[in-house]
Amino acid sequence: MRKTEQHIILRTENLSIGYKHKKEITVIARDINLKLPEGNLIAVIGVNGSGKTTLIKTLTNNLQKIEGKVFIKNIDLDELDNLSTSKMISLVLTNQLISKNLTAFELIALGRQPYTNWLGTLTKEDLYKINEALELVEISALRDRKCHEISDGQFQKVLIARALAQDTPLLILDEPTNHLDLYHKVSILKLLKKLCVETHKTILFASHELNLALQLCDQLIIIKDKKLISGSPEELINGNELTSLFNDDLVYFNESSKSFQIKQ
Ligand SMILES: Nc1ncnc2c1ncn2[C@@H]1O[C@H](COP(=O)(O)OP(=O)(O)OP(=O)(O)O)[C@@H](O)[C@H]1O
Repeated sequence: MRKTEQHIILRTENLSIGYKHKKEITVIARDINLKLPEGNLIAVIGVNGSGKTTLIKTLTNNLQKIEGKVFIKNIDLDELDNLSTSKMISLVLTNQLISKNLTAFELIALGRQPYTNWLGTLTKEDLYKINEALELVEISALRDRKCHEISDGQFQKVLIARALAQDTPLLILDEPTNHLDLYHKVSILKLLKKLCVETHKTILFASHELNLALQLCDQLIIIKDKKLISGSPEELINGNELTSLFNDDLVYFNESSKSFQIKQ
């Protein structure tokens, strides 16, 4: 299918991201013109400190942009209040302080907050969405377990289920595979890919898992030297965009295996 305008879930126009302290402005990246199509799995990659978290915070309105525009489904993010934004974008932060004393079900139910009344009473629709999320992430068996009784990988799945219960067209995750072993990293990223295919949601995640992202993602966004470059893995490989990601004294991009390798 052609990626026409109506299938773009999020786009930015000449966006600059960074930090304002009093009158001092630190620009982390500028001239950002992104288009995130429906149903795509997209990784944001870049070396430590390049600006992945800054981008995620800006796109989710948790950090004020320096310049430019962000549109969600063609609506200017500046025109959306917090409640409307939370019906459009769900955010999963790995290091967020969340009470692990909650059961998996209770934590996932928090994803329904934009829809419930102030008492948090769950309607039939809320219960349906929570159970659907448990099933999609394949953690129905963990439903009544306390979050402090489950593994890091299982907890990550609970956080993803909470984001699914929030019922938004766009999910954004900051380093969802942190602290997981290789098998569980692959398991989480394959789960994200499955969710894109089965639910047509767009999922954007920041990651250091370059070799996995190259194998699984529809698009990569590279942050380098205050600029963003995006494209499919093939487009970026063919355009030689990956070869200069790191200083080449330790790691290099091997064109034939299409992966990063240690320099011997
Ligand atoms: N609150 C802040 N005020 C000023 N500068 C900040 C602030 N938070 C982060 N920075 C700076 O912004 C830059 C980008 O940081 P960011 O956390 O977005 O990078 P990152 O790519 O997510 O890094 P990592 O891979 O290490 O998580 C860094 O130079 C960082 O020091």
